[in-house]
Amino acid sequence: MASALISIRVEGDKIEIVDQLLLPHVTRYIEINSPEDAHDAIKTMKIRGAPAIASLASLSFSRYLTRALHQVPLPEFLATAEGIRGHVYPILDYLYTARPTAVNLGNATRRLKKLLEDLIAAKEEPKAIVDALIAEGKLVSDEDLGRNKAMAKWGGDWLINRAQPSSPKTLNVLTVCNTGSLATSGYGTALGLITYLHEVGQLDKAYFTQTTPYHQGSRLTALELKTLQIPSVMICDTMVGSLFQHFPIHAVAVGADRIARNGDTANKIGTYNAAVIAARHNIPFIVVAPISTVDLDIESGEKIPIEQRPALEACLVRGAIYPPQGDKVEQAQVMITPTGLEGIYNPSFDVTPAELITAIVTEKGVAVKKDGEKTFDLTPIV
Ligand SMILES: CSC[C@H]1O[C@H](OP(=O)(O)O)[C@H](O)[C@@H]1O
Repeated sequence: MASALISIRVEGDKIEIVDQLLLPHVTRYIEINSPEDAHDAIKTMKIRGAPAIASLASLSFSRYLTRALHQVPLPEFLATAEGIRGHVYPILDYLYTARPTAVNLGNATRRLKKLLEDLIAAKEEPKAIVDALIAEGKLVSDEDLGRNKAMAKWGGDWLINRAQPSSPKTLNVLTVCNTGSLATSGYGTALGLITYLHEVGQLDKAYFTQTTPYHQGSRLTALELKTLQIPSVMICDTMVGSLFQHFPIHAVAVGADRIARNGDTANKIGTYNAAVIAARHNIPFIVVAPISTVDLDIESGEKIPIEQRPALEACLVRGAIYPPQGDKVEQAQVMITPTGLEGIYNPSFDVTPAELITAIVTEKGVAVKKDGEKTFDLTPIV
């Protein structure tokens, strides 16, 4: 199978990300030299995807501390545990302000703060504390690939067992947005499940929505599936109902940005639409996300903060001039609306009630609702 695209590249203490605003026509890696660079890249969506933004934030934090250890003279904050706490807390809090909905980012910063507090409580020396924080920041990214493959197998095997395909290469799965290697540190979440089905010879086609206005589907999922040589069909966001009426779709598999304790799930705008229509057609709706996406502090979906993206982003489309002039790719950003449009509603996410979700998959397994229940008990999978 062709090699997947890489969202974050780390060589020594050099961090680079592919600028996803330029994909699929231009692959340009940009250096991330500070937490400020990471914050900007996340906020402007040069990198996106709940796990990927948590990985980049954590890697940038580790790189910052690595560079501090090499400064001569050593920065004062490294002299005491309290100095380290006073210095790094604002950095972690700042990173978490980049985007509000994906809880992975918040879980990563809380995880690093908890490690710091545990080491202070254990009266560890400042150097040992910094070394541990550097290692943990890298681990947030390194552990992502393995858990994505675990989730893909859990969810893929669950779907195969439920669908009982009579012959190979018969399962059709719809996904929303982009949840592949560009949204994670490798293999993906919902797109990882689709990749697994392909790898075990059970997938017929991957269907995906364009996912406007950022076009994660048209630009990123299309590129990933083409790169992976997985048969796919793109549909406009408005075509989900027609697809279910006219084609045998065996499941909808989506990622998540935050899952509340009862299973209500925030994901890319348009996910709720697909869930309602899937329920109408008795098509299983599967959420695939790492445990770091579950927010047990939030009882239900009403409490999940929904990011409102800038209105202008709903008016613009990025792409390449077509037809190309020769073999030159010329990027363009096109305004599709009248200028100065007043009323624009542009939420980046919506919340799908647990009632409409058939299964939630994490790296620990698959949860389904008990008979007659409208919400999940996520205990077995967190
Ligand atoms: C595994 S990615 C999770 C999640 O992130 C995406 O949102 P965005 O592209 O705005 O970062 C989308 O909601 C994916 O499902």
